[in-house]
Amino acid sequence: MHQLSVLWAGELWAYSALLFAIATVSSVVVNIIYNLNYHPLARIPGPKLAAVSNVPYSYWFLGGRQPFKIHDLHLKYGPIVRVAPNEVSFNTAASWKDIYTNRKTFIKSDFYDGGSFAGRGVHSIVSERQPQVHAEMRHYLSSAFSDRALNEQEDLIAQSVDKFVNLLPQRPRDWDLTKGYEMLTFDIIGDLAFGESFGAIESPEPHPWIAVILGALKQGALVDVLKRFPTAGKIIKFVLHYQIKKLTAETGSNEEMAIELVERRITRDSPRKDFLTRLLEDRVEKGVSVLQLAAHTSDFVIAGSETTATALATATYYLLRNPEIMRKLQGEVRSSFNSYDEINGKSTQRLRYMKAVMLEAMRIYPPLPFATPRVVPLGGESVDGHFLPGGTIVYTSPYSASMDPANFQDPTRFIPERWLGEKSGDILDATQPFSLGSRGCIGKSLGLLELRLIMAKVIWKYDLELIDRSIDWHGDSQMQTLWQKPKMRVKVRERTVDVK
Ligand code: HEM
Repeated sequence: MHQLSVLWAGELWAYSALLFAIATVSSVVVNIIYNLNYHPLARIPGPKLAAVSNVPYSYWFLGGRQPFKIHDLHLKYGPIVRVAPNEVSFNTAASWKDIYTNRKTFIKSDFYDGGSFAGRGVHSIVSERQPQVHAEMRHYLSSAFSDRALNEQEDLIAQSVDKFVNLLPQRPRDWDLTKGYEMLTFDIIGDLAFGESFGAIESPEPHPWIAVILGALKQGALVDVLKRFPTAGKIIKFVLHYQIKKLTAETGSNEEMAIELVERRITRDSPRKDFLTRLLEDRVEKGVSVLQLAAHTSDFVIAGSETTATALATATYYLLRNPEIMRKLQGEVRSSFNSYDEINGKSTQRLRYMKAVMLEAMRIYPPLPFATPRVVPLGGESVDGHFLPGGTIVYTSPYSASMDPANFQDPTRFIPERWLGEKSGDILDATQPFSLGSRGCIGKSLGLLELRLIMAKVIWKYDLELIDRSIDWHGDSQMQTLWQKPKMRVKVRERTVDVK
């Protein structure tokens, strides 16, 4: 009798396991058949595996080469590609307009929920997803980015730029200009956002906050992937418990530092003209807490330093690889001023070729390479003539839009002249480095001012030479939300020839 019941229990287990296996396999098979044939996105071209599973997308994202992979897919499948079961990538000028400036709002996806300060229940202008709340934030913060504010801030910016320019010839041979630009733009934004410099330009080592910021962005990529696999995500979170705790602690100390800096700036009655000069004027009246202000200023540092540095590094790399273009730019800069002191925000506005160089640098290597995800509104909407159901995650892939031969002739060649109307056949609107619409870059004018000032001052004073000519700017890059760019060592000499 006892033996019989053991046998019975054993069989029950075997039957249960079999049933469980059959149910799992059936649900996977049904899911695959549904995703490939009946899902509302089934007619959109793309790899079959990506249509049925988030594994390929996660692999591309964590692998660091996602923009290049998505671009390959666009070249193969065309301007619209299903890159994950519920996710569609576009690479056309029309898609920029439809997704980011549509009359019906495509809100930011939950990718943005994991931003810094989220653990404290506060969103910043970058991470706030609700249009109405965001619009109020943007309205309040816009006074810090107005033309008037920018004019006032220029002196502070120029101080950091001059320090950077004067130190350039003294840098050791192994010094990395890519990182150098990051230190400079980091100091500029730190100065404007918190009223005191991080001192990164003078420091021989990268400022620890930069490492934390980059770590947080990697964490963002990981969080995005974990969200795609809720069950496996829980197990991975458990296994990587210590690493995740360490990253969270670093982000937390970053947040503490931002709060402390904002508090210090509030108590100091400073004559310096920075972002907070305008924002503190009506902070109390508008009911903006210190925590909220710290969330904004901390995200200004993330959004405003690395992107601007990337544009500078890319422009420098391509100028050094293209001596003819460098000579043309030197000609423009060195014939436009009588002295270094004449170089300022206003006087650099007339440098047409410089502007074209910067636009071309941001086309060939968009400073924000991550395709910023939006949600198609309830009821569905059309993007570039394709109707998509509500809830679909959608974006324009910046790298692919910039590098598709359907948008730009000779897309891999650095040709500033395309921005001067000297090259027809390009669809210039297909590249949007600052994005568009109500969530487009609030710091665009500031970013452009920095690019003009820094480039003009460096080119006015020095001749640069690339030490390591084997760098492949795209091939040696990784992407973890922002670019991890190649190291760029340069020889810096006081300028020898005047090019008129
Ligand atoms: C070359 C330089 C820059 C580039 C290429 C750039 C690019 C961008 C892009 C593509 C976005 C949209 C992001 C999204 O949709 O998730 C954005 C947003 C933003 N940028 Fe920039 N940016 C630059 C410089 C700056 C600077 C100097 C600041 C100064 C603080 C700044 C602050 C911001 C902020 C706060 C947002 C969020 C705006 C909102 O959602 O209302 N950016 N930027």
